[in-house]
Amino acid sequence: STEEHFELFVRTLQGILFSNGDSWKEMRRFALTTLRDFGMGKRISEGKIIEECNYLTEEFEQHEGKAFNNTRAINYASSNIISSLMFGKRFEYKDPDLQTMVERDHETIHLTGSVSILIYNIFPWLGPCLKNWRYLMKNVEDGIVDAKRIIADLKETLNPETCRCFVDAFLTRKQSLEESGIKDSHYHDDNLIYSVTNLFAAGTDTTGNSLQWCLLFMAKYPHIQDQVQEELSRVVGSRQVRVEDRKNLPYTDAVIHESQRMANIVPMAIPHKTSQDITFQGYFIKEGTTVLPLLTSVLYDESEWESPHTFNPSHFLDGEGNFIRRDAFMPFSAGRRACPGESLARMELFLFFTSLLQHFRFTPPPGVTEDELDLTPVVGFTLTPSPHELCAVSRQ
Ligand code: HEM
Repeated sequence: STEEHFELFVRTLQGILFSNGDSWKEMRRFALTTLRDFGMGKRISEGKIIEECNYLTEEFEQHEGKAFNNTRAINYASSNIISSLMFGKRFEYKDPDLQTMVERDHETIHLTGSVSILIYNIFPWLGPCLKNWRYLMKNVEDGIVDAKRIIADLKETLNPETCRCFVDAFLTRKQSLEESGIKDSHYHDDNLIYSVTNLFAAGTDTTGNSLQWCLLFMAKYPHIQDQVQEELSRVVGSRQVRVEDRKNLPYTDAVIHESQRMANIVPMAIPHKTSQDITFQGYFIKEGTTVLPLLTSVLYDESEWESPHTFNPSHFLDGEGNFIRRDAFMPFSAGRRACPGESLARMELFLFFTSLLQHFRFTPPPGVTEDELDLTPVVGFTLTPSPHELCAVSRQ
């Protein structure tokens, strides 16, 4: 019913992504410290990502150089990294639970950017009459059922002495607060469920999607792919790339940055609200006004980038070929609500991309030219490459 859906909608304002105030602050801080404790951005997650690179490479090899759509495999791989931090385990790519969760989030992100949901945002009372809105609500409900099931399994084997993952850490904190008589803390079931579903959704499709763009750009611009592979062979050879190699791989690093800049996968970030009255560029904006920080405006800024609309790794290289940081590179946004998963996402992109390029040459399917590879994104809450196939031709 409409009331049930309204209640569900209000509950989605828990967690991190769509929450505000003290609860958001506490959940964001807890997520950042806990994910770091479990290795986000450190050696331990490097090991997990490298292990996952091997599974992903095996999966690609099964296509024996024939054209295939790599969306699923890539999303399963990135989902497994966040899963191991959240739930302490990875899933087989054939596991129906993994497949359902990843497909559902993918669909949700797509639906959120659909015309009917944009209409719903203006006229919320229309919601129940819109097919996409009903799908979206069903997806949210189903996601909660799955998260609850995984959490319940972990609860059964919870041992506060040996914390395995984010969920364990949350449950342990909740338990100890309750034992000391604090019953109204932010550590309640809804915040657990929505933090878990937020991190899972925010950490899977975004990273997978960015990696897909990187590979599509490589197939489209083979001379750039040549240079990445030449640098990898020269600097690393055939051994496994490690995070510490990044400083010796400036061209490869520049290509990953340029892919993220061009792909611009979260073009409008997430809607924000002004926390006080402010005058910005001559406009007075009242406290509490919804503002959209357009990341497109900075990632494609004509006064910042030499050729904003062209794929050009030199944007991140100086005259000697050294990597240079650019202030206008902001795919993770900026400020207090900037992406808390940035360090993990950057590590994943670097290790997945380099491992895949060591193993494979990415080309368009037979009969399709590089020029014909379409870079038009599918519009959703994030910008995904249009459905396409590539060949991953083994280099061995
Ligand atoms: C290439 C991959 C990624 C990109 C491009 C990306 C980008 C973004 C952007 C633009 C925002 C909005 C910031 C704002 O509102 O100003 C965001 C928020 C967020 N991201 Fe990411 N992200 C990525 C990966 C991840 C990963 C791996 C995680 C999980 C560990 C994650 C978790 C989150 C969360 C929880 C938020 C909400 C933060 C808040 O509201 O306080 N993201 N991300």
